[in-house]
Amino acid sequence: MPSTTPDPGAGPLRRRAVRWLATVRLLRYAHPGLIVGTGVLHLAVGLLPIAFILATSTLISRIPDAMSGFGGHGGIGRIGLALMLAVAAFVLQQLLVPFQSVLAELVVRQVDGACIVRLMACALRDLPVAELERQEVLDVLSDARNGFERVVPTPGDAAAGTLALIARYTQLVGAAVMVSVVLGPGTGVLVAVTALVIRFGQRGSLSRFGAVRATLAGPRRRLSYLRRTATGTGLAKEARVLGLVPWLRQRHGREARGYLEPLWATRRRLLFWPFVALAVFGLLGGGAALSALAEDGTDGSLTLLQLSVALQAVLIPMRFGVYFPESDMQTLYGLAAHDALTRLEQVAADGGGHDRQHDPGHGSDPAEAIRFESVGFRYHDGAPAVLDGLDLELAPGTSTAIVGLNGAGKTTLVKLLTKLHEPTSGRITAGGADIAGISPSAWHRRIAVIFQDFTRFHLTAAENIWLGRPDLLGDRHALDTAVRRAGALEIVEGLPHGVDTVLSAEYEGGTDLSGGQWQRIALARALLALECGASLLVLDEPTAQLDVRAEAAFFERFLDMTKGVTSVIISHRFSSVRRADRIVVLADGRVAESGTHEQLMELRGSYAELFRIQAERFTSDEAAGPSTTERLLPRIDGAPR
Ligand SMILES: Nc1ncnc2c1ncn2[C@@H]1O[C@H](COP(=O)(O)OP(=O)(O)OP(=O)(O)O)[C@@H](O)[C@H]1O
Repeated sequence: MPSTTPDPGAGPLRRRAVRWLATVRLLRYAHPGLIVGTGVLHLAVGLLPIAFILATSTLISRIPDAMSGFGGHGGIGRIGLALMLAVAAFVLQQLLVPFQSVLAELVVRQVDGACIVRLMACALRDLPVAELERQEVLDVLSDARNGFERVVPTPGDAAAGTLALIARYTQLVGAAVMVSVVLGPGTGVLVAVTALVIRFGQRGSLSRFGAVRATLAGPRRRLSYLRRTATGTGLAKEARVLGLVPWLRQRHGREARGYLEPLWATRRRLLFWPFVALAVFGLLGGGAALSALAEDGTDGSLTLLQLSVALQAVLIPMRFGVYFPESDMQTLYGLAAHDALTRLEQVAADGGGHDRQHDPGHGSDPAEAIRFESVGFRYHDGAPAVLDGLDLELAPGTSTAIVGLNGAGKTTLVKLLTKLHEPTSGRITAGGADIAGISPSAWHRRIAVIFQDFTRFHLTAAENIWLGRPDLLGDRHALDTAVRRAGALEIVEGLPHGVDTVLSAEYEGGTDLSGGQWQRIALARALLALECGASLLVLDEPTAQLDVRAEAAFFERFLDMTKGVTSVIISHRFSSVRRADRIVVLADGRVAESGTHEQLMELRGSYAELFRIQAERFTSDEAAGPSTTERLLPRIDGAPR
């Protein structure tokens, strides 16, 4: 997978420079005024300790004169002034800290806001669905997503942390200048170089630790999945009934060790000994500067002022031997999340070709005949072919039902038809034009689809329906029409706040719907899209959760109201599809039988046989009473539901 992280073969200086530049580039998402303001504030926070040193040193140097009465009132006054300056520098420094935090938070929000928009576009639009099924891509996506949950620092934190370094380096420069003035440029350079070497070493270890952490994306995702599962509500029922807690505890422990032990080992190896070596180096550099100070101090060549300034200034660079809490973790982890985001965007750019395809305008409408021409498809290299030389025509304005055994490839066919995947061989055409040349977004505008696992948004019923055509959000007329046409009026009228009820019991005033009720809402969502320009309706097992009578009524109604619309219906139940204009039986990756219900029954092939099995079961179950009918109804392959 391509990456924007620096080439591992590059030297440490180059790697550091690349990463530093990447962090600085994040600042383009923050308002320039905010960056300048934050920079000036950090500069002030960096200069104030210098001012404090100068003021306190002046104060100290004037004390002997004041004590001896030399200088009279003027001397006392100068002491008072120095004291005031020292206090002001100290107080101001403390006062500025909250402002530093506020401005840093604003930088974080602006940078993260922009990066989250990038991540959404990438995950929900630009990344081909096929990529989202690759383990490697899912690992990176998980890292990028976690990076914005603020459990670990975000890219915004990295940007703010970089700005915070201004204060540190301003102090270092100030300290080096003061030491140079008092003890000579050699000693000034010595303290500065010592601080920079320690800093460089510390950051190097931290970066190498970050690089090792990046290789553990897979274990990290598994651990985070287990944590979410074990602490969320999704597993609440099964965990109780099946008594899963001991298993979860054990599994969580194993996954946690699998992820954390390599990290701990790396931390010991990369952080401990280098830390000891750098501490020794710091002691030597600092010790040399202090001994120069002691020498000059004892031979009387330094005034009290100089002595005090130099002593305090020498101590500042020594603080570079510890991690900077306002910057180090932020830049390390925040940049890792941004690296993951950039890698995802690279995958999307390489694989999606989103922009390379065109919007055909009205030239290639799904209302024209859609043809699968010798279409072959496998999910990845080496996987068995799911479709193999499939030829199929969806005649405009007709309904086509696709049936077949479990795993025959019905849903896969829908994925190709909706351009979520591209055929491995052959092509799909609309009005004679290969849809491979049409951008997915243009194609999707013309399709209304209900997937088996359609999304149940924790939003109001109205919003759940409007999202079939987000540009119609707020259009009550379109909403009412879709609700009525989908036969969902009774459902929404029965909700506590009508269409404005949140469809989740997890929210106050919200309520959950049954599976069948949800399908009506999903149908209304699809019908809204149909109402507003889509011309191909795809229903992938839309009625699996309706009872038999409701399903029969649903399809009667559906076929009547979509007359003249090109539709594709996938269902396991024969009662659902028998009224379709054409029924297609999928087997071995291609069309095995095709025709109307009557034609297929006459053919006496697999359709006729499976229809008979189901009809027999249905008849005997009817005798057992309506409440058990649905439970016992076999699927098309004869397996119990
Ligand atoms: N994302 C995937 N990656 C790899 N293989 C997949 C993937 N999705 C489906 N398959 C495989 O492709 C084959 C066809 O699956 P598909 O879901 O299209 O069948 P289906 O006819 O819709 O089945 P069902 O009736 O059970 O829903 C199956 O063997 C399945 O294991």
